[in-house]
Amino acid sequence: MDLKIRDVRKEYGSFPALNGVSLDIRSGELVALLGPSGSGKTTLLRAIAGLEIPDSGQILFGDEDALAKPVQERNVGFVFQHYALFRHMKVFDNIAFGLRVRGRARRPAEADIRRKVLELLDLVQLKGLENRYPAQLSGGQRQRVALARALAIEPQVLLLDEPFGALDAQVRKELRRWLREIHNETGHTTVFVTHDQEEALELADRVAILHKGDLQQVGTPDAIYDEPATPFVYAFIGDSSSLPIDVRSGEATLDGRALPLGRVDAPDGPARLHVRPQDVTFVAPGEGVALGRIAALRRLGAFRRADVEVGARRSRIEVRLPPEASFSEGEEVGLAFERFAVFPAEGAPSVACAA
Ligand SMILES: Nc1ncnc2c1ncn2[C@@H]1O[C@H](COP(=O)(O)OP(=O)(O)OP(=O)(O)O)[C@@H](O)[C@H]1O
Repeated sequence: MDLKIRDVRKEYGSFPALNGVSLDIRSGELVALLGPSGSGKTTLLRAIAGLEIPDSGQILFGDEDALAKPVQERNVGFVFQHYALFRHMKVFDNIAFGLRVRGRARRPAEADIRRKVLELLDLVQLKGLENRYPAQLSGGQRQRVALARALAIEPQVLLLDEPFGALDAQVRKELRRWLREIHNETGHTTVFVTHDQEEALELADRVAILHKGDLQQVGTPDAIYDEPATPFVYAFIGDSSSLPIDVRSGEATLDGRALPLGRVDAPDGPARLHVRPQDVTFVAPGEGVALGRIAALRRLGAFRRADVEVGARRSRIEVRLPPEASFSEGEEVGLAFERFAVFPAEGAPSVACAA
């Protein structure tokens, strides 16, 4: 089931939680909505589910106007972070619930419900636990039951709101791999909310990044990481540093001195150059793009991290070095950038460039 979200707006009082968000999700795709707290992820998910009515815009399931349908008719499966299973019901009955409460015309026979529930228990790897109560399960097992319950109704769309948010890091990692496998097997169109970028990049076919109610970028994990479209995405995904520069007629300057970056396709005025630690290399002082001084050097497991001060404002550029690199604090170095991006200091993005 294709999902089309067109210019969806939602305000709470005069606070814009969604600022005209448009997003097309293809049938069978797993899309992560990623953003910091308060960016509008849950509001968008709830609007898709029908739990929130947008002020304007369209949501289409296939070619059907989902906004014209109440929640019960949208046929979505929903899993929340704290999905309270029915505590007085055994696992089996929890999973069967959505099928049993259907109107008589659409309710499967009890034998078919049983077959379906056992099949799902197998899928979520909880075979044999059907007679337990939720209190007799671990947090991870409970979320698996919640997922089985959401899948039981054969939803057109599966919506997951931080489903593993309350679990510890190790269980969380295992469950997200498992969820990806289940998705490959079942192929449901799935929208997944998370504020954990590692989770989004590992799980999703495409990642949609929200910030203050705006959709900043939608793309594959590779595109999001390698070609961030806005300064926010650059800073939010992965590690990066930025350097305040000026641009005049396509030429970048730092403290009034030209930077040998080639032509920078950014408007005249103050700008920022963004670069990732692994895209910076040390060259001899006087060579490369800029001169810096190593302010701090730390060993971080598999690599060494150097913080290099650059320019009159002593902006810090983070650099990743192999552990055997022999530099010392206080040393002067030249910096070369393999890949970087320049955005105007305020407002809209201009262009990403690669050296
Ligand atoms: N019912 C509501 N009434 C008023 N403001 C709300 C309501 N629901 C959400 N908001 C506000 O809308 C903005 C977006 O909230 P939303 O829950 O969608 O963000 P989120 O990205 O899911 O955040 P989190 O990761 O913290 O769950 C927030 O600033 C929030 O305070």
